Amino acid sequence: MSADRAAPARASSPQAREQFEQLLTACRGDGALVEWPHAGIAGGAPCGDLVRIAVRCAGETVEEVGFTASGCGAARACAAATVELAEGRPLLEVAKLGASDIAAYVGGLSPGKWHGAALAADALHRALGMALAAGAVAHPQRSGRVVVAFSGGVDSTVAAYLAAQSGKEVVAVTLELWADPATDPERSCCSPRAVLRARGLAHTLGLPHFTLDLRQRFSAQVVSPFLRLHDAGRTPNPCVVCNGQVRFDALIAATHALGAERLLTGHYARLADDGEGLLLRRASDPCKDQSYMLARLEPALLERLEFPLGSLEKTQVREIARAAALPVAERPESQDLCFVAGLGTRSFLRRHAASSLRRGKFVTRDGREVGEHDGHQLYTVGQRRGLGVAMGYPAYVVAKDPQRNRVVLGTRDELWARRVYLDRDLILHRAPQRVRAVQLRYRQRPLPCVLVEDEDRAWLELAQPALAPAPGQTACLLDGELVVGAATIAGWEK
Ligand SMILES: Nc1ncnc2c1ncn2[C@@H]1O[C@H](COP(=O)(O)OP(=O)(O)OP(=O)(O)O)[C@@H](O)[C@H]1O
Repeated sequence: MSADRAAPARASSPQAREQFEQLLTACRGDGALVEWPHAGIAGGAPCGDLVRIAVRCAGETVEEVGFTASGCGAARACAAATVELAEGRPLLEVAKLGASDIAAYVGGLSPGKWHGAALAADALHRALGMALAAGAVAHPQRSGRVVVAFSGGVDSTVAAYLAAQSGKEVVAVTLELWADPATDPERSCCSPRAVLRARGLAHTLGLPHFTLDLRQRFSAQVVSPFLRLHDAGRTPNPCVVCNGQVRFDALIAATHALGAERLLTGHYARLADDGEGLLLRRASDPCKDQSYMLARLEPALLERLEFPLGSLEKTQVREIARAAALPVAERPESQDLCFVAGLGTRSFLRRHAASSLRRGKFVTRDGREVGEHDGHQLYTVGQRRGLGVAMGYPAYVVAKDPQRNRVVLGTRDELWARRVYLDRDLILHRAPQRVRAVQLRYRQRPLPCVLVEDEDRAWLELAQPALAPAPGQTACLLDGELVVGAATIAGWEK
């Protein structure tokens, strides 16, 4: 199989033209499975060509494939070719098919017609992803088969490479979570463009690839709460929620359906058994540690997970990628939340929550008005930059009052917390006495603490003060390097 990104073949020979014409006239599968639910659609208004490919899977096989296609002849011929290439074949072989395979089958395509093959491949892969997500695929468990959560960045690519090098049979799965034209497609790991890039890369590496379209779930369970929590004056951690409630559930279900033993990701985290069972453990590289982002994973899931990069440093990961000539070796790090990539949180809120942003007052603790802002949602506790208010001293956001749309400014000294209150969403995987430290923000050093609970609430007594814990952020509860629980920060006092 060749990659989607290979140079377009040219239709030149008489044989190629004959193959193309035959596909156009014979068209096995044309109009078949019209009502079938696992149908992917690609193309549409912007290009005028529309390809719909439907699949009926049974067990490990793509039993039947149907299509409808409108627009240019190439789109139709490529859709028909997809039926010929996929029908009756093992699902994991079909998952390796790319546009170049389809283009080759029709006898080659000129660059202007390559589009038809790309649409057919995309529609096919959307259909396969739907069948997988709907539970229409069932492989018996195969020893040595693993699924890699494949964003197409350097980390997940190296995770896949290491697994393949150690003799594992690797299946790549990419999640499509968000489609907003304003998001930078180069920097987002989960946009439609990122999915195409990841699929092309997986095929280049010879891996079967599946796309799970979780856009609706992501919007309902991650983005909507993200906006609501900002309205409520909080600074949420959508990645923690996404990992805990969306990503890993879907990926583990796919792992099971594809007959894989384990799900591997490129997260920098480790697993450890403390005698009571598996827990997450911080990565050996403290600068890259991502256990905080995984703090809400159910311990029961951990048995099916592996983090091949947990004991490596990022520089080592890049070295491995370079030595293996992986085409992503120099790909830059993703910095932002995936759905605000290239926009930043403030612009994202301006774009998606404009109606709830209203002008309001900056005030001091004693209620003195010192300036105006564009909406309390755009500020976070501990923020210093971008306030646009001259106070005569370095001013920080020390609190927010969402009801009155006020942002309270003060000095850095006012931001030191000794007691951090937790929401009722506290989860503990071990006895409360095992909570010995807390990480209050991603990329922040853990601080020693004890967990205290009474009938009404729970809080952390910190052994040393923390600067600006933001309500809404996750408190990742630690015993040494082990994650023993998590909660959302409700508030704090000195
Ligand atoms: N859209 C996605 N589909 C599938 N898996 C994903 C996706 N986004 C992230 N992941 C998985 O989560 C891991 C950590 O994601 P994170 O957003 O931190 O990206 P990253 O550190 O830039 O990793 P990478 O270099 O692999 O993109 C990735 O290595 C990958 O295994």
